[in-house]
Amino acid sequence: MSAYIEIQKTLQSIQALNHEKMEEAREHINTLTKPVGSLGKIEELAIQLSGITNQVYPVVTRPGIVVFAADHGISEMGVSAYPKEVTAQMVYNFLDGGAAINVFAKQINALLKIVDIGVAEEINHEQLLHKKVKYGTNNYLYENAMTEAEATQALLVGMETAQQLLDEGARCIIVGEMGIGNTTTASAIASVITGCSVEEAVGLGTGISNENRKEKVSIIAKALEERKPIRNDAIDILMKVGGLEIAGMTGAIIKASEKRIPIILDGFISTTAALLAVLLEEKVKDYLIAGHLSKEQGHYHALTFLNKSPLLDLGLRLGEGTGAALSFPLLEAATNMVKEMATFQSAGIANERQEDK
Ligand SMILES: O=C(O)c1ccc[n+]([C@@H]2O[C@H](COP(=O)([O-])O)[C@@H](O)[C@H]2O)c1
Ligand SMILES: Cc1cc2nc[nH]c2cc1C
Repeated sequence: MSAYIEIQKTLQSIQALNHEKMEEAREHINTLTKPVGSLGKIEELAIQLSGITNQVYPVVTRPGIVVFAADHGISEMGVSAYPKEVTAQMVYNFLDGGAAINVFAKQINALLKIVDIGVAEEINHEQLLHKKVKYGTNNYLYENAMTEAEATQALLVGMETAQQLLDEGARCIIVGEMGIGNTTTASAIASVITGCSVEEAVGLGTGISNENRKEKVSIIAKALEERKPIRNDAIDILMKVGGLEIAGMTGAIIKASEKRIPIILDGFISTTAALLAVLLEEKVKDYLIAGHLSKEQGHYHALTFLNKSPLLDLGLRLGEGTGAALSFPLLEAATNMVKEMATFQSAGIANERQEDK
């Protein structure tokens, strides 16, 4: 089957949330020993998880984390505080267990996969998933980032990796990334899809100066003028100004949606992958959970476009899936609430409000 047809088949299989199960879950939650609605967003989360998984008592363990790594041709324009070699160096760090995501993954007993989907150099390591589509994207200031075939191949790699995590028992997917220069790419994508200005979409990434940020804004504005990506065409956007790790995350998101598995978004870059996934199929939106709000200012615009409110706001701007991993215990708490709390009846507590008497 061609990559394109396989992607279309997956998109067509994505279903709406199960509203009956959501209603059942809501009714059950209202019988638990607490004032109605008093666990706020945790209750909403539990209801969403019921709609996603078709279960009144949803299961989200184990979590599966996938970190897609890739390089960006645009990084040669000096848009990052770090050199592009750091992408490959950090991949070795992930594989050796020394990165923040390794620490947080261990804490939540997650399955963790590191995927080379487009790093500019060869990486040799037993634990690495070798799925390189291309040795980094082209510099989209001068030419398209990738071909249409490369964009669809990267989506397929993402779908396959998510499926692998599900086969190994993951019941929740966390999408993470590593790629020097990728906040520039994410800003271009966010601006095209949400319609926010480039100025609003651009932040300091790994920590550039305010002066370099202005340069970053003008490079993106020029690139968008040159490439003219089509606003509602995800493949066109990926091909013209996209990134391979972003396409990988988009693929993982659509596969998890098809399989009725909740997806926790991480920071700005993973949320732009979600924007692309929602362009491909609007129903994907219902399967997404915003783990946290990144410091990168475009993230706010991307989340607003998706109508998602983040679980955490910790001033993070690391990526790798770290913010999503930190928020996972809240999903677990929501499922445990439904499963383990006593009801008014079972605890013999009067379930009658004074006001209603
Ligand atoms: O997740 C975020 O919101 C986030 C915000 C700023 C930076 N990052 C990470 O930093 C890298 C991109 O930053 P930059 O400055 O090279 O574009 C990339 O590896 C991302 O994982 C991630
Ligand atoms: C050291 C380092 C670690 C990262 N992890 C994700 N993006 C990163 C960027 C840098 C520079």
